Amino acid sequence: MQNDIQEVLISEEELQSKIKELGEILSKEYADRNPLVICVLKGAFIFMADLVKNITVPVEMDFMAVSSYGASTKSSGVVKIIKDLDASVENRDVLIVEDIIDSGLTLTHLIDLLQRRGAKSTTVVTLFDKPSGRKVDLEADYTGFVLPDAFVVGYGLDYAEKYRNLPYIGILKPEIYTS
Ligand SMILES: O=P(O)(O)OC[C@H]1O[C@H](OP(=O)(O)OP(=O)(O)O)[C@H](O)[C@@H]1O
Ligand code: HPA
Ligand SMILES: [Mg+2]
Repeated sequence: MQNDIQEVLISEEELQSKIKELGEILSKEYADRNPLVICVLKGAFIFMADLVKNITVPVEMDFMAVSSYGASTKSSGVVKIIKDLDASVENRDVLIVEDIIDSGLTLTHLIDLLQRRGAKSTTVVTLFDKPSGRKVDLEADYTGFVLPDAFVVGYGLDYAEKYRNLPYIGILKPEIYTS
């Protein structure tokens, strides 16, 4: 698995220290509210787990699975809901936890859906942002790292369902997805 990585972009230590910072900021933002924290599966599962351990105020959690990449490095543009939320978002302050914003299509679709379902507020925290990939105008409220224009894997992010369990963020060797 490590042999398929061209370069480590962000180390495990850098990730953990940034997530601690984000947790502190969000603990202040939600000091007197009780947000519903939504994890966008699968990619965000590791970030979600580490982030909520750094949030010191009471939160509720729910999980939703969406997919638009499949076994490709380009968004299909079709955001498929694979698992819906268990809880109602009506009148709730929702915090959406994403691993990466690339084209922006996944989050645009999700925010629109949650607003139509009556969420009181929708706030987005993403660990990574790749502005070069954007196809729609969308910005997160809180961002961990801005990434260059390369397909990255690790820390929840996959290529064809692999590499999610790397504890760091790396750039995949191009021959892995062109071969
Ligand atoms: O801004 P976008 O271009 O929409 O890309 C970002 C989305 O793509 C990835 O999910 P993917 O569809 O690969 O599903 P996964 O999380 O199960 O890997 C990632 O986890 C984000 O949810
Ligand atoms: O760079 C990426 N890597 C993995 N999954 C992704 N989904 C959108 N962009 C990426
Ligand atoms: Mg994926």
